[in-house]
Amino acid sequence: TRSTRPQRLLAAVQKNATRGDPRSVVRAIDQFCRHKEWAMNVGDEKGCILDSVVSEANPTYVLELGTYCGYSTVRIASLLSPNSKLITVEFNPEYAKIARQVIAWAGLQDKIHLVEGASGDLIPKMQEMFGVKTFDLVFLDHWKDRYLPDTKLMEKCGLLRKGSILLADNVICPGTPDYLEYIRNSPQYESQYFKSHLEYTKVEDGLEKSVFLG
Ligand SMILES: O=C(NCCCCCn1ccc2cnccc21)c1cc(-c2ccc(F)cc2)cc(O)c1O
Ligand SMILES: [Mg+2]
Repeated sequence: TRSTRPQRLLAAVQKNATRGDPRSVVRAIDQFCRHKEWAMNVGDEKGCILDSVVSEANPTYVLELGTYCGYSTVRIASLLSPNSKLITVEFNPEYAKIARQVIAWAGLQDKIHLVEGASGDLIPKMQEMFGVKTFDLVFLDHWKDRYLPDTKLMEKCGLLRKGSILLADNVICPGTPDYLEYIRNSPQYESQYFKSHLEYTKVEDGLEKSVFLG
């Protein structure tokens, strides 16, 4: 049967990237998505904004909601200090299977925990499963109608501390209106919008960075 797009993306990584070289993995995926087949990775333009937020935060514990093929997982993990950990949540087992191989090709499997399931079920279990107290950085890139409920859930579970950073992809396209409304009007967050474009296109999109004030 015909291969899937994530399988073709993985093949492009294995063909064009160097094992153990995360930047070459990122480059191979961007080349594939720009010249062969579009895919919903955060991409190179928004990826540079992601890199700067991660580098500035220098987080010890990172949570990513929405792994897909592992593009942003590899981008983030390649910037983390030696003893830091990235926990990434993926709902779709097929995507998770591909992401594990992309992560392994990049040589970053020791920094990354990929866990399969729904964010609503897993967020309340983060402390017991991973011994995490709070997350220093959360990258939201999963179902757009889950950004708001999951943010409230993380608050309720005590997973955010004063200074924790939420970085949300796709706040314009596909859009997360209820999340934006909440986070921009909440006295508990200081938010900043980074205008950019939908990955590999000229369509407007952006990242919303919000600092939890406690
Ligand atoms: O839908 C998007 N991402 C989410 C994919 C599914 C996530 C499922 N999932 C993963 C973890 C997890 C945990 N709990 C519950 C569910 C969970 C997305 C879409 C577009 C896009 C598509 C078409 C178009 F025309 C324009 C834009 C662009 C993006 O950058 C995106 O990120
Ligand atoms: Mg996205």
